Amino acid sequence: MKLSEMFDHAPEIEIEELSFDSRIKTKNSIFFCVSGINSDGHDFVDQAIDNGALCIVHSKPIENKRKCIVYIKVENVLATMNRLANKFYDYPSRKLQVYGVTGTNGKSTIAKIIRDVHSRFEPCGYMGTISISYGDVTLPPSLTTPDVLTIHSTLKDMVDHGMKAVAMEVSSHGLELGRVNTVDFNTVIFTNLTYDHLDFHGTFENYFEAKKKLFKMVNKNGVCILNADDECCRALMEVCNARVVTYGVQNDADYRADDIRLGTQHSRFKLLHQGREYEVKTNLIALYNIYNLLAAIAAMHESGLELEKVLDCLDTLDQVDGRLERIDEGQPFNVFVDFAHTPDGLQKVFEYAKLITQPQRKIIAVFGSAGKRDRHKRKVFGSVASEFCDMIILTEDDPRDEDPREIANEIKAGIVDTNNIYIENRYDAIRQAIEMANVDDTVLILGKGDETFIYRENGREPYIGDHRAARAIIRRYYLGIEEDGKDE
Ligand SMILES: CC(=O)N[C@H]1[C@@H](OP(=O)(O)OP(=O)(O)OC[C@H]2O[C@@H](n3ccc(=O)[nH]c3=O)[C@H](O)[C@@H]2O)O[C@H](CO)[C@@H](O)[C@@H]1O[C@H](C)C(=O)N[C@@H](C)C(=O)N[C@H](CCC(=O)O)C(=O)O
Ligand SMILES: Nc1ncnc2c1ncn2[C@@H]1O[C@H](COP(=O)(O)OP(=O)(O)OP(=O)(O)O)[C@@H](O)[C@H]1O
Repeated sequence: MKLSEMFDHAPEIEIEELSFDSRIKTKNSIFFCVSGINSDGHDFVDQAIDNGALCIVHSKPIENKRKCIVYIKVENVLATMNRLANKFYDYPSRKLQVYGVTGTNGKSTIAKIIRDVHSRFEPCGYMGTISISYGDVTLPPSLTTPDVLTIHSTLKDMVDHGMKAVAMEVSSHGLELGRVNTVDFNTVIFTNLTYDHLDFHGTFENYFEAKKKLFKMVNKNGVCILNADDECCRALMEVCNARVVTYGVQNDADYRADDIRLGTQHSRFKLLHQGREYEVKTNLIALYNIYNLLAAIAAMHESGLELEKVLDCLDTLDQVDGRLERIDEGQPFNVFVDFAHTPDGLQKVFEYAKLITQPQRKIIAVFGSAGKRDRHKRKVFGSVASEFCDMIILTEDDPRDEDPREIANEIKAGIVDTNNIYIENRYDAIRQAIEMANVDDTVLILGKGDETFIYRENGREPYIGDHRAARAIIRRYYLGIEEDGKDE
């Protein structure tokens, strides 16, 4: 695209790439000087030029301008980058049915359900914490909601690969840092709002304000899907310009689940919608997943998919990796790997464990809390866990450059009257939990889900993954199957 097509009075230079990171080599690019939290793109203009930039878009004065480089001063670099990324990639979100999912917990699960079911009607991509995937492309994610340029270029690639829809997770960081400002969302979904990310947002009010932005962005032709059982529902309704549709279990809602029956392999419920009753069977388990399912059903039906056909897909959903993933190697007790890493997430998983574990059997939990992230939730984790568990094994969970033992001590401060031990190595902690378990007990391995890395002092280090660790340990200790030591 010519620079003159992007800016009035700009020369007719051909622009091949857009960039906001001076460290990355580019060819004939525009470099956007974005001011960040730790540094300022304006300080890296020379490096950006050396790495291939032909045009610099800036808001602050630039000294020592070079000949042959076009400098364009704008009021707001981030807004300009959002506008141009959309244009450069030919408005990809306008060519897709775009679902945006936000809220504290459940984003990945809902987005994955939508991708899975919508794909059975027409090609649908996914962008979120677990991966970026479309067609036969699967890319590892770096962020839940990537940067502006990655979002638009990826959406374009999805269009080029024949996708007709995309399910995107939209984090509060993504909203606050303006990563999705020019994405055209058709259907936005709110899961719930509980304590999280206050290290970044400062207050719960700020956190909610960030979430609200997504609902303000959808125009009258779109639809906002809200959780009628969440306290924030009413306040969100007030900011929506688009049609509002609700889902829930306790309160009156457009899509309501009644007569819920939860098992260890399947759940069943009656879906009440517009005076009709539909019997639903699903391979998702736990009450919070009924909420996730209702949100996904409402979103897809309100976006034009036939309700009965959507419901027909729900008993064969793909397992969302590391989200209440049942580890079944034939052992005589329950083992689940889950990504719970907020107080509410933990509480919901423990409630489910309580429901499926006979009163005289034990609930054993293995978890830690991330280093260099919100410290306040550590003690709360301890108190929530001690309410439900018979044994707590504290371990590392992305300690970064904090001492994992210190983190464990902060969790321990919240534990009341529940046996607990600290085993730093996560694999050994899982082994201990599995060796300790007896018939019909429930072992919960929480916090890292399907992740196969741990952030330690020197950055991201490979890790076997809780699911693989649990399977390997069960096979070795209960079934006597050795696996070449690959698991260690
Ligand atoms: C708090 C946060 O989100 N920070 C993001 C932010 O970083 P920042 O503001 O510190 O950026 P910066 O380092 O100051 O750089 C400013 C600008 O200078 C540029 N720069 C910088 C250095 C240089 O040498 N050259 C250069 O050009 C940078 O490319 C950038 O354009 O902008 C960066 C570029 O897009 C992001 O990589 C970075 O995400 C960091 C890595 C991160 O960990 N973010 C997490 C907390 C996050 O976003 N998480 C959410 C939620 C997840 C959840 O729900 O759990 C997510 O969506 O993933
Ligand atoms: N609707 C829900 N309500 C409460 N907790 C939930 C809900 N859905 C999922 N969880 C819990 O949150 C964990 C993470 O789920 P999921 O990955 O779907 O959420 P998320 O919002 O995408 O989180 P993140 O952005 O941090 O990845 C699950 O493993 C489960 O413990």
